[in-house]
Amino acid sequence: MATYPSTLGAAPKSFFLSNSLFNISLGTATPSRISSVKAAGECWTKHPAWTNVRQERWEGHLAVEGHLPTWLNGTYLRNGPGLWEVGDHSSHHIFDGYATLVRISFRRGCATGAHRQVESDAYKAARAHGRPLHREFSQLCPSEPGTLLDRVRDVVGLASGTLLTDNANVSVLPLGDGRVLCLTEATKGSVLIDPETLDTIGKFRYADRLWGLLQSAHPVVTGNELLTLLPDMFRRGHRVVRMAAGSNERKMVGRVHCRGGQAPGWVHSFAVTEKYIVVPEMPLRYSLAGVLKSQMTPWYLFDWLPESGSYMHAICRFTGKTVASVEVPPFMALHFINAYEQGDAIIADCCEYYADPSVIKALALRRLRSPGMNNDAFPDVRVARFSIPLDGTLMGELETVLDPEVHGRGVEMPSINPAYQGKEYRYVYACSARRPCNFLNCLTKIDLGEKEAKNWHELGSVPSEPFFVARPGGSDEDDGVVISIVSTMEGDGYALLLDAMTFQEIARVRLPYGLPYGFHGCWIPENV
Ligand SMILES: CC(=O)/C=C/C=C(C)/C=C/C1=C(C)CCCC1(C)C
Ligand SMILES: CC(/C=C/C=O)=C\C=C\C=O
Ligand SMILES: [Fe+2]
Repeated sequence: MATYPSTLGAAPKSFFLSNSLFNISLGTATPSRISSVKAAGECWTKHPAWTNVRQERWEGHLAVEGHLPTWLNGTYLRNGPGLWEVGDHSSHHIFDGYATLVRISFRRGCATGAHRQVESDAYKAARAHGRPLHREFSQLCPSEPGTLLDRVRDVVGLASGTLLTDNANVSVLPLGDGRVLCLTEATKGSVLIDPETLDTIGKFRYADRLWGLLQSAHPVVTGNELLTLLPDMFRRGHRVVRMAAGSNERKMVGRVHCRGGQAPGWVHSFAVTEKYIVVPEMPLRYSLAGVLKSQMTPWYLFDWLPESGSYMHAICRFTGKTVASVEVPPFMALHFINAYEQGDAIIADCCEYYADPSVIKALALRRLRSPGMNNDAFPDVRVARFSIPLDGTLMGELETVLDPEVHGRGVEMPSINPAYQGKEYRYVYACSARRPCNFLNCLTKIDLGEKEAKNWHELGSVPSEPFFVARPGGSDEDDGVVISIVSTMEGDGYALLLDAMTFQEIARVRLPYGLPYGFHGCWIPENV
């Protein structure tokens, strides 16, 4: 890869990571093909999707292959982990990586782009000390093995939150008031960024007294407010809160009581309908010892307790009252797709792992970097539909929506047309699978009405969340494009644009090199 003289001011102290010099550069993206064909195993081991980002930051013009729609004017942002090795330290899990933001801006058929590390305290401390000093998803004990006093200090630091990470590597979202927030599941990991320069502006300070170490990293942002959940470790439930656009103050909507086990179920995401907030309670529950002390369970910070039951709760967005709390068949889901009201029930769709939490183990870096893709280690996952009765019935239902073979028994990182959030809808865009695979390697458009799917796949490529952007003024649900950032086995990277209706490729916007796998993106239309 060519590097360019920096025009962005003084470079930060350079340091070596994975044999690459971390520096800043500015330039024009050109493909960096590896000419010699390596053995497939070696390429998966070194795939950019789980290899450290090459540089601290880059920005420049991007070459376009194909044609960008002239109506596509705005900025696509994506957040996710991008740096797992610091000094001699290697992270264990994909969720541990320090946040890398990516920006692709579209204007009248042209594109520019950038990537940059989020300057969290955890990232800056790790850089300064050559090892992590904060506790990440799979890394509990920040001290080097030491005295009893060190250990006591760690336990106090974790319980009080001072040693918890603020590495905001899960999502990025516009608050609807010009501010853009990056999030992780620690409340202190709420970081404001500049969507153009990708500068870290600083911590987002909540101006309220809703104390709590944890939050959902997947708030639901509507036109005028943000809805989110704050897990309550001690009273076994979740506080449901809202924050109006333009405000820093969260206000209580209501409280959901979890019904099983000793601790609330892990909620990575939840769904809302027009009237209700739907809160899942799965048997993968927070481990009090895992979160608050230096102790790891076989499931990282969680316990898998199928005998503690699975439940779905719904509370009214306006009164805060729990309107349903029903037992459902056992389930394991990280991402809810959408929910809506239908007659006397709530329908809630999710990507469901057949009540098996092993996906979190499948995302350990050692597994992803293992040479064989042929052992098909990514667990089966389906589109599953909950029916939550609102008439007082005690049990809810869970069914598979369509034959999972049509999307390769893989469906994750879903997106929909945001105009259909909370409403009956037909199309889901998601990562899917061409088996055998150890990680999702396809994109899919699922038609929930016809129960069929269209897939996009290229051998050796890892595409991230396919994000739907609607054509302004379009009336069909699938009138728009889908944007996904793809990293290839050869080390290349590009933003792929698919026509959301036909799921055919319309353009590739070339990045200077393949980027690490990102989790969630957002769209900021121009002039808004
Ligand atoms: C990306 C994804 O699916 C989930 C990521 C979850 C993370 C990074 C969660 C991290 C944490 C907890 C679950 C509890 C303790 C705090 C913290 C390490 C942020
Ligand atoms: C489950 C997951 C990331 C969750 C983050 O929000 C990623 C799975 C990717 C599989 O290919
Ligand atoms: Fe997520």
